[in-house]
Amino acid sequence: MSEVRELSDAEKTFLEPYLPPRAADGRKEAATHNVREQHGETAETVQTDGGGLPFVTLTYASSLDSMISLAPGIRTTLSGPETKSMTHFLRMHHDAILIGVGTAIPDNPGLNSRYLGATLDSQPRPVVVDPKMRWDVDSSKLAQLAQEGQGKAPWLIHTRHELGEEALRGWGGRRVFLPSEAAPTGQTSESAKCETIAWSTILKTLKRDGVDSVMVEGGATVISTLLSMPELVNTVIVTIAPTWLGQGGVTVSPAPKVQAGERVNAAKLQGTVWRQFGADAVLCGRLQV
Ligand SMILES: NC(=O)C1=CN([C@@H]2O[C@H](COP(=O)(O)OP(=O)(O)OC[C@H]3O[C@@H](n4cnc5c(N)ncnc54)[C@H](OP(=O)(O)O)[C@@H]3O)[C@@H](O)[C@H]2O)C=CC1
Ligand SMILES: Nc1nc(O)c(N)c(N[C@@H]2O[C@H](COP(=O)(O)O)[C@@H](O)[C@H]2O)n1
Repeated sequence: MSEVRELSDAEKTFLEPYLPPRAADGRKEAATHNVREQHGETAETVQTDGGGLPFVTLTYASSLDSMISLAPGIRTTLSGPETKSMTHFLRMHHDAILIGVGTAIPDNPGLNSRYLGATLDSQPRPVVVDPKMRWDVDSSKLAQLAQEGQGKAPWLIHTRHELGEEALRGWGGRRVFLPSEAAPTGQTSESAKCETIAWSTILKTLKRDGVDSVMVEGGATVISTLLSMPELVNTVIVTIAPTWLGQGGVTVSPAPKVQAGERVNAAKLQGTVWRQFGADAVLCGRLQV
């Protein structure tokens, strides 16, 4: 029996205002999205196609000490069965799921939707940001699921061009090569050789290639960075598990923010709603711009 159960109508109603909009033909669509009035909040319009951007959902499961895994490299289960089911429901409602290579290597995730009724067509496209080609995709679960027809073949985002833009071993994946941002002037050390791609470039490229909605699942570096970019993010859905992982874990926390020489809050959610799913709490909101 599948460990993923169907959400109740009340759970679906709770999540619905935070899902990507759908076109009338049922296709997942990014467009000017009217976020409805709910919970006393004023209706507002969130522009999701201005500048050719997809609808972006940030979602992850956190402990009470804001950690998402016990330690780097340790795959850690935080979501209970109810929030796990929610994740699979959310996956089915997005065109793509994006993770960083720091998650792909230790977690070897499936990134498909095991939600009832999910078809290959409704599966999200797995996207892994792996600038330096560190990940061995051929031996991954993503490759296996794609070969078995249980998920779409992944797209990998790189900065290096050693392999050329060929399909991945005939099972339909793609390598997408994007330019990295220039290192700050004068930096020549090894640590300065980061190959960071602008998030607007990554997201616009996905949109150009037909991805209208992206569920960003992690890990800590990716989520923490995007929390500081409210202009790129439409909704945030956080599962809060009733546990503390303890010091030494992997923490989600955006970079500190300074305004007029003073430290201010780094990111804030607005339009927040929360609901209990089993033992976990789920908090939804939008980043304050
Ligand atoms: N509880 C939860 O919901 C989740 C937990 N996790 C956990 O998170 C941890 C992983 O987090 P973390 O190590 O931070 O890894 P990430 O998955 O955030 O990947 C980070 C790496 O991705 C690449 N990357 C990220 N952004 C960019 C960019 N803009 N341009 C180019 N490359 C980029 C870099 O690769 P490079 O180093 O090659 O430059 C970077 O080091 C794991 O322990 C995993 O289990 C993950 C997802 C969900
Ligand atoms: N929502 C959520 N809750 C947790 O407790 C998690 N550990 C994660 N991790 C994310 O899900 C990926 C695993 O997916 P599969 O079950 O293998 O399809 C993992 O890589 C993280 O992105 N998420």
